[in-house]
Amino acid sequence: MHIVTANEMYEMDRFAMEEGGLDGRILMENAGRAITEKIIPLLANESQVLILVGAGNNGGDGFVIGRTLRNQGYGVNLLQLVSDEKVRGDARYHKQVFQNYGGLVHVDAKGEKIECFLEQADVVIDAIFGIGIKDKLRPPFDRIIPMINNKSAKVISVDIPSGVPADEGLTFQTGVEADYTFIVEQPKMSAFLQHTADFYGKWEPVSIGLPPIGHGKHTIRRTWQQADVQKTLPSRDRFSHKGNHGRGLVIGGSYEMIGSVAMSAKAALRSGAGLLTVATAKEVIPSVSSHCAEATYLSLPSKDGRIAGPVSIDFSMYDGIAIGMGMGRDSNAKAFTRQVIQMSNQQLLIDADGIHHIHDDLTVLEQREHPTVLTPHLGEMSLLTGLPVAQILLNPFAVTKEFATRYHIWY
Ligand SMILES: NC(=O)C1=CN([C@@H]2O[C@H](COP(=O)(O)OP(=O)(O)OC[C@H]3O[C@@H](n4cnc5c(N)ncnc54)[C@H](O)[C@@H]3O)[C@@H](O)[C@H]2O)[C@@H](O)CC1
Ligand SMILES: [K+]
Repeated sequence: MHIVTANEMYEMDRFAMEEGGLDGRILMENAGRAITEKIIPLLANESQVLILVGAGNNGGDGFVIGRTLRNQGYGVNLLQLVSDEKVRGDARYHKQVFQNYGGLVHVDAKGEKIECFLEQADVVIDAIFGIGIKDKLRPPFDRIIPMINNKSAKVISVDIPSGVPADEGLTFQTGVEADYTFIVEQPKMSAFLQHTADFYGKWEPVSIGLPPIGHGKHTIRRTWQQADVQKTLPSRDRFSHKGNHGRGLVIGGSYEMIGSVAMSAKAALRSGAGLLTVATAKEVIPSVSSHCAEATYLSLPSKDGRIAGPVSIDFSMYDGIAIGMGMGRDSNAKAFTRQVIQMSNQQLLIDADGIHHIHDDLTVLEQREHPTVLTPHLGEMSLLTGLPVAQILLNPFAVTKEFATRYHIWY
């Protein structure tokens, strides 16, 4: 799956229509039909369905859903929350087909009838706004959306919960709190943001016949799921041995903090490293080894149970290195960490205390010529960027991209 902005989604639509030659009305038909297929298993035979339709193409999807559900014998009420002349283009076409098939369109441009319709509904299909929402909600929608949220009916949103913007960086007034959202083609950024994700409820994308990502000027931002991880795991042939599957080095741990380095070592082995060495203070080795019998150990110069210096590791023995977990934040550990970052010519992951050791002088990152991965939590990202946590939460895609590009980090 990819993660798109509203503009990227519009560009995919435009490509399918203008360069692919697919009529927008067919895309709308496909969207409405695909979403109806997902809705039907959530309905009981006697469910009374209320479809709320707005002026744009999201409303157009609503008309297709209404017709398809009626065709299959479901009881459907359709409430159009804008006046007739506002329904235009492809949405108007599908409204006409809905009516030609015997569907009745109730018009409620002032939001005066909706309370009564909501009262009778078991299931509400939200096709009010899609990715075209802009600025502050105009009346009566600022009143209608909380009314939907106050009812106990099951709410299913089309593409995006109405009122919620697709993109990061935007605050908004209120949105439909959906139980389910069936997303057109690709999830939008807001499905992943802390302040918007909960509005979606459970979500799932549906395919409507757009070309695969990669055609035209499409985005490369994408999700990383279990199946993607599994694909990266190397296969083992019958005669392979530990020496054929990569040598990892985990550097971290201190007398007070052994858990994270032990878990990191186990994770490296679990994800396929053939040989793994944990480099840590000698006082820490007995505890870590009791959790991780498969690793070997390198005893580092230490002081008071913490890694000190100088660096005494032959990095050429390893393919990948992780540093920072549970190291502590004293000046010896800091000098040691910075040396490792400068001296190692391997792919390197920097975590936890390792991030604290570099945040005040990030030139060590710029100088590296080999892949570097950082795994900061929000507080650490704030430390690295100097931005408040709230600003990072509002714009996580932009902030991480900008930081990673500037300091040559993988993202
Ligand atoms: N070819 C396409 O572009 C397709 C689009 N599809 C659907 O179309 C949607 C996007 O359609 P549109 O671009 O028409 O946008 P929307 O359907 O999101 O609606 C835009 C409308 O909402 C109104 N509006 C915007 N902000 C408002 C505010 N703050 N207060 C009150 N009213 C406001 C505007 O009057 C505008 O008419 C997608 O989310 C998706 O559901 C699907 O039908 C598939 C094909
Ligand atoms: K919607």
